[in-house]
Amino acid sequence: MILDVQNVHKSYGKEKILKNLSFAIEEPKMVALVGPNGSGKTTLLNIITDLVNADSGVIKIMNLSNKKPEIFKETSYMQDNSVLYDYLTGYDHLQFIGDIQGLSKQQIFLAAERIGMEGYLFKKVSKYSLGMKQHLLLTMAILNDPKLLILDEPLNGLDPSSAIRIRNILWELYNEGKTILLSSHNLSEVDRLTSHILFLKEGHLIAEDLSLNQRTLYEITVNDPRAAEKYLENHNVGVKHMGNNQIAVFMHGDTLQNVLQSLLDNKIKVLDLNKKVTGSEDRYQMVFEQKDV
Ligand SMILES: Nc1ncnc2c1ncn2[C@@H]1O[C@H](COP(=O)(O)OP(=O)(O)OP(=O)(O)O)[C@@H](O)[C@H]1O
Repeated sequence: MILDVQNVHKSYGKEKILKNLSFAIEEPKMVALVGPNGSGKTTLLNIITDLVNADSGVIKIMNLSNKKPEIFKETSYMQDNSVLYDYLTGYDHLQFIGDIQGLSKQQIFLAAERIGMEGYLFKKVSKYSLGMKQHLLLTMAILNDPKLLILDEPLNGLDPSSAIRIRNILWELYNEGKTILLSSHNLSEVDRLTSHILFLKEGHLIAEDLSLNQRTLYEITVNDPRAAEKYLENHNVGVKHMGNNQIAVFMHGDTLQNVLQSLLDNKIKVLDLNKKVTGSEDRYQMVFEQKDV
């Protein structure tokens, strides 16, 4: 078990932020935590890394309580840039972590190079742009070569080429067997990174697997949508009457051919067909704005 979060409650004053929230990451994965402003994403990440105490609940990282400082040998946490010191250089920040973790100068340079911040390593943070600060925070997060990276908005404020570079690095880390839990508001970036999404809604998590076959939706126009809906429901595919003569069919491993065959077998005429790949933005609207896709 890489991360196990069980029955976490957290309130600030009368406001209940997290309500009996549980989830687990059992194998290396990239997971995105998505939710509206103020929904509690940072609070949850702070609780996982024990920077904030939950009111109740149990959290384990690699089977160790998150209260044990040893977890930071295998885990890193990228917070927002308010943790940086303006009057220190990027290198100072990295050296501080390097000293705690017993890392060499060379390891620091290699990490900075990997992220692409070697050009301004010795500048003061007060002279950094938002994107440069993100680069430094990410370099700090990869420095100890952790198995679990917890990243709060890692793609915030990056120009397109930086975003591509960071996305590729996240992919590389994932391919090396690391687990990445990241929060993001940028849903098109989330779609490019992962199909495992945790929506944080009103203190609860809704887990979505948006892998390609779960995201493929066919809008089919038929002569008898009610009958089509009825027949397809028996075929274990997600189906929804969209009004007029249209039905939306979510493919869950079933092939399009089977679906069409089943309609034909039941003497239902297919008049039109439109393929749509839905993304986390569509699901976000469904989850948070109760809109149909
Ligand atoms: N230290 C604190 N004291 C009181 N309330 C807090 C504190 N920290 C966070 N909150 C409140 O908890 C709620 C969740 O905040 P949090 O920062 O976790 O949300 P978020 O989902 O990360 O938001 P955003 O997407 O805007 O970064 C907000 O209503 C916030 O005002």
